[in-house]
Amino acid sequence: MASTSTTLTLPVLPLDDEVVLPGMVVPLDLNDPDVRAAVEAAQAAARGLTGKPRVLLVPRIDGTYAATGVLGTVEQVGRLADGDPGALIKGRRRVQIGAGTTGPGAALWVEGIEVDETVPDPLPGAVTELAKEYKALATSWLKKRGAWQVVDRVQQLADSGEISALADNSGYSPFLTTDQKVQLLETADPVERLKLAAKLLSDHLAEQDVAESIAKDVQEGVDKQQREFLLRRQLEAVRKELRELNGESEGEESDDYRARVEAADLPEHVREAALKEVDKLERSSEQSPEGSWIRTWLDTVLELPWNERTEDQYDIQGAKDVLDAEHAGLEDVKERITEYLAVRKRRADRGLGVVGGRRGGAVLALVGPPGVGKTSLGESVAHAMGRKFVRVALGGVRDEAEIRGHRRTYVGALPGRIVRAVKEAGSMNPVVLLDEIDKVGSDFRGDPAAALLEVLDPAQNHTFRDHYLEVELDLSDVVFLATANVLEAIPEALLDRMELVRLDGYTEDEKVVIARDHLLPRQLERAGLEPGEVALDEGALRKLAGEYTREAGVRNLERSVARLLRKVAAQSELGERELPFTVTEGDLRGLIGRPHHVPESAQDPAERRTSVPGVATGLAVTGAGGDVLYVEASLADPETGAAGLTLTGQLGDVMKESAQIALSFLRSHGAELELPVGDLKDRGAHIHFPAGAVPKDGPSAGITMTTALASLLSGRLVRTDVAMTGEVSLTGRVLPIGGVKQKLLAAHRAGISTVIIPKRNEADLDDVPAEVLDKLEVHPVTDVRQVLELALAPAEVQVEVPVAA
Ligand SMILES: Nc1ncnc2c1ncn2[C@@H]1O[C@H](COP(=O)(O)OP(=O)(O)OP(=O)(O)O)[C@@H](O)[C@H]1O
Repeated sequence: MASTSTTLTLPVLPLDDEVVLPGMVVPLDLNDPDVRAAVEAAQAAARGLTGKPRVLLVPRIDGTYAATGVLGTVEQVGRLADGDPGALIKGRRRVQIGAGTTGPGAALWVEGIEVDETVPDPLPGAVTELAKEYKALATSWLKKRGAWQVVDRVQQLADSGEISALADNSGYSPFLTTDQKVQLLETADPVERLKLAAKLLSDHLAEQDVAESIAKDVQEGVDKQQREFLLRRQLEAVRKELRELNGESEGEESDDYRARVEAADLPEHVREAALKEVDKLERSSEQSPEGSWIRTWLDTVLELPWNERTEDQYDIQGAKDVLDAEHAGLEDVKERITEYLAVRKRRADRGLGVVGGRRGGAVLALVGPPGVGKTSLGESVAHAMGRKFVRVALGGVRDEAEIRGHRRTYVGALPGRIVRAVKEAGSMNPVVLLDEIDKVGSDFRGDPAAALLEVLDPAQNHTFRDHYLEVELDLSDVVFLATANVLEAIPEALLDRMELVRLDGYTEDEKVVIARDHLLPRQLERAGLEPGEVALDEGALRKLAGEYTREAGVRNLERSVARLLRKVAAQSELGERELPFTVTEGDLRGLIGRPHHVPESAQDPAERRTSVPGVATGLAVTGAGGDVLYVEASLADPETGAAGLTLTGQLGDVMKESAQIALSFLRSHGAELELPVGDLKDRGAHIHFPAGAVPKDGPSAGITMTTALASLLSGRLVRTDVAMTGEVSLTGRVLPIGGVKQKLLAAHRAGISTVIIPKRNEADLDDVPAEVLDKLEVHPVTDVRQVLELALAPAEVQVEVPVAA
């Protein structure tokens, strides 16, 4: 153990913000007056003595001297690398600084005591371990920096157990702060000092690890971005080449969706959604299916008229004039539409918005048979309001996605029909006609009616969400109209939202006017004829409506007119006909052949369907409007035929029950009616409704079936000119039915002169056009006995009862 009491007197060499530890060799600049003074003083003191001049190296941090210094020997004086005069000084041992004293030269002299730095011998195991650990840390760090010489020295010191020198060697570490170096200097105990050095080094290494991994991540990120950027540039170049190869000019159907989205006038929520998709698109590859979905989606979004709306330009008188100009007749219907428009307009003018909240009334539904002008009335409403018109055909729609769109993940996904309609209209406030709303069905693919309900509901439709579009669409400014053939087939919930307007069909007189004023001018133009070049006189029009067609509407009438005009146009081209030409009743047969619908009463009596007992004429309402239908009854052969009741002609349950009732009534009341009902007991009855392909239902054929059976049993014919409608009860009462107007129009069309209806339907006669009532003898009845009295021909024309095979 060395003594610690050696007192030294040395010139101070201040190190400004620097620390030299024992073992380090440092070059110092002699131009620095402090350095020069200290070195010169040391030299002066050493003169005449053996040994190198000695100085005390003391760190001066921010002007304050440290408490410990290092005894340094001046190894050499000469020129430094930069040519300045300098001295090489080597640190030797720690010295505890004591009091100031005097000595030669300008230097500051102090007394100091050498610090005891002895290490235990032999080293305790823990210290050896510490040395090893330090060696490992230092080696890994030094190797990373390529400081091989230092590595050697560290290993040598560690292996030889010189832990004091080992710890001081860390004074070279560039990562240590001056404070940390001072700490090392002032830690006299070598073991503690080595611990400190090891800690500082491992902290530094850990810090460096983190820094490195961050740097690596950053670098990788930069690399990826650069790569992506480069690849994109290449891709663009390739695309451009391809476009040029294909002869497309640049910018044509520009692929730059970002620019298109930014330039488009989109509502904020749509723009955001669109830009998100653009981001995705830019990240996806050209060929990926996702890319093409996104492009289709973006095209759809960009094509929608987000901020387009037409200005409503109508006053009620003007609207009424438009409706009148485009449709003949239909006074009550046009009146209803005018009222609807008036209410809408008043509400709009007062800023109340659409007829909101109130159930029903929001949507006008036009209900009636085909060809009565429902669709074209819808179009007129759009004209009258000055709005765009689109028709959405709902016939046969069973999939909810048809209305609301397919989700985009679905292959070949499309927006629903509502979105497509708005797109087609090119404005956010068109008139949308939901055509054939009674023909939407529902199955496992969801319920389109439920989706429609949402579309029509003013409380919900300002935020309509199409599955494909995914962004909200405001439908609250759209005027929805609906059409249907059969009221009963409209889903209940939808019906609840609608204000019904019925169109029951036209009388012959009305058809004549429509044909003359609307159908003929339009068809003349289609046939390339000048107005007035071909005319149809009233007789011809009447015959066309009455005998060539038999329908509630005017669709076939329009076709017949078209056919006629084509014939005349062809004849005139062939030089066979001089124009102008007026077609008369007599010309029809030569031009378009024989009529198909000669009234029953105009047929040869033997040809009539009612020329045998057991056939009665009924009146019904079908999807095509009112119609006459014939009910046939026969008795089965007692030998071979089955007993009971056989029904054919696609009858619904209600109708079957009605047949049972007719039969039961006759069985129990036959005797009092003087009918040979005995036959009914042992022979089966068969009732058939011709036109078997058309499903039929409803109770209103009750009295017709009863009449047919009664005719069969009695052998009395049913009068050809009589048609009937009415439900029958078990006691023979005649109960009311629906569709009186349509049925009477049909009877009139078919040339019937006498109609039997239930007494309780008498009020419905008010709806029937006077010209039809004038031509018909209508008998309101309460009891089926009255029906039989009116309908059955006198007994003298009795014939033999036919027997079904
Ligand atoms: N009152 C009318 N005045 C003038 N033209 C009419 C009138 N009623 C119908 N038409 C014409 O008859 C044709 C058939 O009408 P439209 O197609 O509107 O019938 P619809 O009732 O909608 O039939 P569907 O139920 O089959 O769709 C149209 O060309 C229409 O312009």
